[in-house]
Amino acid sequence: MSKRPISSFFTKLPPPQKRPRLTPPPSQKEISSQASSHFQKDISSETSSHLHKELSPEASPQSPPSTHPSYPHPISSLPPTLYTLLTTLPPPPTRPITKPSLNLTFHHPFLPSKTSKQLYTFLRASLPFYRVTYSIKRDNLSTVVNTPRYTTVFGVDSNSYFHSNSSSGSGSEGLALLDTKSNTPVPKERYKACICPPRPIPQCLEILKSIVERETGERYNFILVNYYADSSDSIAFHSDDESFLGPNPTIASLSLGTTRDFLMKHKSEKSLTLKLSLNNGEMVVMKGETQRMWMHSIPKRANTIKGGWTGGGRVNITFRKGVKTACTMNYYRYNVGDGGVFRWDDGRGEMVPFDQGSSSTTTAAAADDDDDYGDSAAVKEG
Ligand SMILES: O=C(O)CCC(=O)C(=O)O
Ligand SMILES: [Fe+2]
Repeated sequence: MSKRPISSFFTKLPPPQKRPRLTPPPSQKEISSQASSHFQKDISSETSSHLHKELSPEASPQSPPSTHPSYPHPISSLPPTLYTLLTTLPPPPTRPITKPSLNLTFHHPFLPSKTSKQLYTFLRASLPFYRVTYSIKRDNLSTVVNTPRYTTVFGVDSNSYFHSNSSSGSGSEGLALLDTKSNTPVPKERYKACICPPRPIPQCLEILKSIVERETGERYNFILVNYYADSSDSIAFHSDDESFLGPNPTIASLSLGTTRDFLMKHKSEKSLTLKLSLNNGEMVVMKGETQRMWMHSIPKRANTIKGGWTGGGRVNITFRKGVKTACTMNYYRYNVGDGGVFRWDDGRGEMVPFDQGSSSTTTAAAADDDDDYGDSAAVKEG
């Protein structure tokens, strides 16, 4: 498989030997200000030249961690080796899957195994994760649902964007949330109902987003990350068809770590089903009427996989574009929630509460560990 320089993602570049000496990997501040412009106007050429300059595949020093008042802790930037691997990708094999009303592309793999392995280990260790609980009302009875996986989310809907405010010093502390139309600070009321302030996408995920955007020809403003700790973690049958994603949304979904089954079923035609085995580094891209007509899930597995380099876990990263403020409320509610933060503990080989003083392990008496999905106000169940 031939190596694909990052330049091929963005614009045609002169041959590598003629390329100017590089700059370090982009900091979160640089990327966020660039990303913010996506939602003001179509600046693909501007974006290309920016990334051109910044996403150079040569060796470079470690960028400082991404920090922001909305983060529970600083988030490491990509280590130079991983940055280099991600910026010299081979072209991904692509397999369209044809079924009625299904628009699905399967990249197997999207990232080479060494790159995926490093990215899995890095993201699991670097991101803040949550084990969200929430209440639903059924037959006038309030039930508490425990989300059966770890989750986290970054981004904001297209009414707002993060912009680097050079007057507030260096680093991402200076990222301000601006209104897309007026380019002035977002009124406080806009996200008042949000469980936490919207979070800018950290450098490590922003680089990944640029690569996925180029490959899929779409723009995204949200990154949702799932961590399935073991075979009993899952996501129930659902479709990502909320109106806050607009009609016919594109969802790109990258798998890292342990192989898990991805099941799909048509909403009305029971005989139409699909089962894909999602391996380390593979990506499915769902487009068009797929969300309207089909549902998908990652079921629990009967057999437990432990040990090995994955420790039995799986990281899933989905890239989406939210067009309404309701999207921001919903995604933070169901992927951050109001419990405590978890972080990977390498010594123990598991997620542990980041702040021991937090209420992260509190679960309600009526705990229901069954299938659930919190992507919409009305919870869908499998
Ligand atoms: O883990 C996966 O592959 C699917 C995740 C998913 O469907 C979602 O987050 O909406
Ligand atoms: Fe989904």
